[in-house]
Amino acid sequence: MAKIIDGKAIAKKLRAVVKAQTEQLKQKGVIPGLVVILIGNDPASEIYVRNKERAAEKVGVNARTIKYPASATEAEVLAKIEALNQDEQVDAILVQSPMPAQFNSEVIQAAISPAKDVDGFHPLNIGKLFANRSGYYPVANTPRGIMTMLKHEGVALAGKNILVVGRSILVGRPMFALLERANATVTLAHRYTPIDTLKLLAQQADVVIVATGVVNLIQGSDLKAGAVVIDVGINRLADGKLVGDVDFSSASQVASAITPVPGGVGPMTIATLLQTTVELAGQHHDIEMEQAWQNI
Ligand SMILES: Nc1nc(=O)c2c([nH]1)NC[C@@H]1CN(c3ccc(C(=O)N[C@@H](CCC(=O)O)C(=O)O)cc3)C=[N+]21
Repeated sequence: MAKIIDGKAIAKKLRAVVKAQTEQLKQKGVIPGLVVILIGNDPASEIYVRNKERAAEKVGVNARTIKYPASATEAEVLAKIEALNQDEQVDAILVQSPMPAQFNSEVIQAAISPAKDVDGFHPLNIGKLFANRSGYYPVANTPRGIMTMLKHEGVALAGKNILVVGRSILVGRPMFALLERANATVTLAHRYTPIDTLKLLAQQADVVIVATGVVNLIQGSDLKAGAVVIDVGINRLADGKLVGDVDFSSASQVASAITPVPGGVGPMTIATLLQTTVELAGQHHDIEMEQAWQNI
């Protein structure tokens, strides 16, 4: 039976470190400011917004959400982003994905100042990540939170075979880059990976990270005994139950450790979002802070 990785508990520890950093900033008169823009209504985004507001309050980050109807125009959102780029109270800007069809997400992502790009989606920040550049720049919070979790759990990465399933800008791509940086051998599978190939790859993986939105994509019988399984999926079933992309009951019989849904990756994404917000505020005011994850 696998160890269940308690994302909620790790997120709580990370929030405590972020809170200490916020207090450090406050003593210098700086209150970290985060603005989330939500356009239309995506169920996963609504959960994110709700939980994020509660967590921000707990750690002393000034967070607000600006909501637009699904009928909003790209021009009005771009004008808002431009105003937020200029606003000195705002350290971090995030536009929730997915956006309604009339939006070009590339245009939106490039409009956010790279210095306020708390998702790490701006081409400049993505480029730095993939070029493995030194220095501080924001990196997507879900994969970064997963790295924190793996470190917290003492999962060795160097030289390991790691399978990432899903190639989104939100999770799969930056996850690939971070794991490669940690000296793992990383395979990125996606919707064009034949299912038989996917299963063969999973069988060889020491760590499997799944971020596809496909319920039960990975089963216990697909895994190598003792694998570590990170389930990034957030799927709402017809009965209202929240499940991931991994069949938890069979996978937990084979894996050595596994994240649950809910209570796994989700809370880490939120704590890491606050961590990045506080780091960006520190950058904007030239205040040095310790790396939060090193202390948990
Ligand atoms: N630009 C952008 N950045 C994102 O990071 C982003 C996004 N757009 N769009 C939506 C997805 C989804 N996402 C979630 C984060 C945490 C939970 C979360 O807190 N999950 C709890 C749910 C618990 C409950 O049921 O309330 C858990 O898994 O335990 C959910 C979803 C971030 N996303």
